[in-house]
Amino acid sequence: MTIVLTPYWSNGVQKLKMAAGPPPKPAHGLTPPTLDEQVHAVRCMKQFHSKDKDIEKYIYLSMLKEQDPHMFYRLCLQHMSEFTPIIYTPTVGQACQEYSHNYRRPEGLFVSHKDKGKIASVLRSWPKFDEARISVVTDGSRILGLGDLGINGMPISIGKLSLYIAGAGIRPESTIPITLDFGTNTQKYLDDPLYLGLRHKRVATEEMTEVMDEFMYEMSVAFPKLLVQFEDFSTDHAFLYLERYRNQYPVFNDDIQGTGAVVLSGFINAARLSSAASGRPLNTHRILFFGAGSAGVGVAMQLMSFFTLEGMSEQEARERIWLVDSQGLVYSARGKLAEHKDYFARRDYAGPPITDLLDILEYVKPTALMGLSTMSGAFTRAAIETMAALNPLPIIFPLSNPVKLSECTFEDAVKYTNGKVLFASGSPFPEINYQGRMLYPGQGNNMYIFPGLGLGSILARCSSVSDSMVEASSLGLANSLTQEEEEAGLLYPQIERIREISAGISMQVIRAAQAANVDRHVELRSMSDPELLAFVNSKMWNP
Ligand SMILES: NC(=O)C1=CN([C@@H]2O[C@H](COP(=O)(O)OP(=O)(O)OC[C@H]3O[C@@H](n4cnc5c(N)ncnc54)[C@H](OP(=O)(O)O)[C@@H]3O)[C@@H](O)[C@H]2O)C=CC1
Ligand SMILES: CC(=O)C(=O)O
Ligand SMILES: [Mg+2]
Repeated sequence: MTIVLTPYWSNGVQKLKMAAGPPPKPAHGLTPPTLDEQVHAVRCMKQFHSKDKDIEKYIYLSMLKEQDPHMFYRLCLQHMSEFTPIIYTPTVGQACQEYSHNYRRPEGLFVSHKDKGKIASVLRSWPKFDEARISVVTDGSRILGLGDLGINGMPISIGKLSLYIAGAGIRPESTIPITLDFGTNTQKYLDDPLYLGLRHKRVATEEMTEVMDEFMYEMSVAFPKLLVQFEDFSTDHAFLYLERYRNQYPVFNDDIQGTGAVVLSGFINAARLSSAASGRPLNTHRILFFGAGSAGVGVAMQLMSFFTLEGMSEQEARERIWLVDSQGLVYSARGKLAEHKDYFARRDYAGPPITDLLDILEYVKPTALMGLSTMSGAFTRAAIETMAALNPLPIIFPLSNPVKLSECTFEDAVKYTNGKVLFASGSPFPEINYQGRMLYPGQGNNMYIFPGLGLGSILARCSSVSDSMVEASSLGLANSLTQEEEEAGLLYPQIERIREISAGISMQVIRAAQAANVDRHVELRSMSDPELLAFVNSKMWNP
């Protein structure tokens, strides 16, 4: 079907095609006589491969998705590891940076602080509002590690929702990408005549919060079955709005909770391998977070909660964790700290600030080093070698996105640890043949979590997203490795299995929602696990 959307900043009327229902059969004569779907798939891949630059591939796939969503998602599922670096990180980062220049048509909703008092009517512009089940909402203030991109953040919402559709079979017409426009503090965009957003600095938190309150309330009225995923809000607002709304509406923050869940899962599998080599029990791990923003602290909280599940006291669990920010090691004697860092600030150190990563490594002696700092190349050869000297199998996860901001490359991590590293990065790296042995990097990216967490939350019709549901998604992922994947030393399953993985995660999430009493689809309670899994699979949309 064809629907009409008018973006709030424009007087023009644009058309947006939705991927509703089965593809319409074109009337006889409107397609070439021998257009065969299988052959057309080959043709589409040929056109895709003919593009030299990744951004051109991104644009090609965006157009394919608009014109022929069934073909787009079919190819997406068949070529998941080839498509994800294009429709998602790293290329989606460039697509965001260039959004105002490459813009062709509206694909989501824009809500600005100027809509205050009339947000309800803006939301009603969405054509299929009775279908809405999941929205990825960003304010563009911290897109990947690329900083404040303002309204240019829209492609991250679109990209994540494409992965919901491909990865968990969420129906395309039930997804709503939303970008909130509160201005931008990036002067380059304010000076750019093509910039599509409001041309002023970001409004103060107080004003933003008033708009957020109205927005969240009106979302729940307009779309009563909607789950909201907050994405790429700057760290202060990420924590503020998660806490403010999490008990009121079904909402989660992907950067705090999704990242926490995916990294915990990779850590569990890495710790298992490292224990097999060193005999080291879980409660002796020492985890150093290089970067203490929403992602770093989100992962630290998830690990904490897992350690307590494994029998450690809260104090013991907290002592396993060290944070580093732009001022060095985070410790309470350093002075006033941002609220989200304070809980993990070390109380056992009161000396002068330790700012150099090598000095911090010598002091902490970590078994695991997590990078969530946006500091490209921060894990130097010396830092990686120190990790290798400290551990038989060092756990090194450079998780910053996109790939150009990764704290180290897979190649360097392999080379400087003599192939011993247990590795996961936020963006994909190619596998390596190291001394005749194929080594595979893990991709510790929340894309493994949010499709299944989202689908489970939607099917359970949960009233809120509990910590236990997030935890369940993490454990579901950790336990999803096949024997073959385990034998190959993988920390995460192959992304080609995403549908199967998401189904398993969804089932665990539904069970956790039931245990937490936040499920409203209570009929699912009486199903056995095989019945529930079959139900989840039956609800997945297939291209
Ligand atoms: N793999 C995945 O699935 C995910 C990856 N990420 C990635 O994580 C990164 C961080 O995101 P987020 O936490 O929201 O961002 P923030 O900007 O809030 O956090 C960055 C952190 O790094 C610290 N930092 C900056 N410079 C240095 C430095 N020179 N040395 C040490 N620490 C430094 C900052 O310190 P200070 O607090 O002092 O400013 C801050 O604590 C991004 O690149 C993002 O793409 C995010 C979510 C998911
Ligand atoms: C992956 C992701 O959510 C991020 O880098 O922000
Ligand atoms: Mg994010």
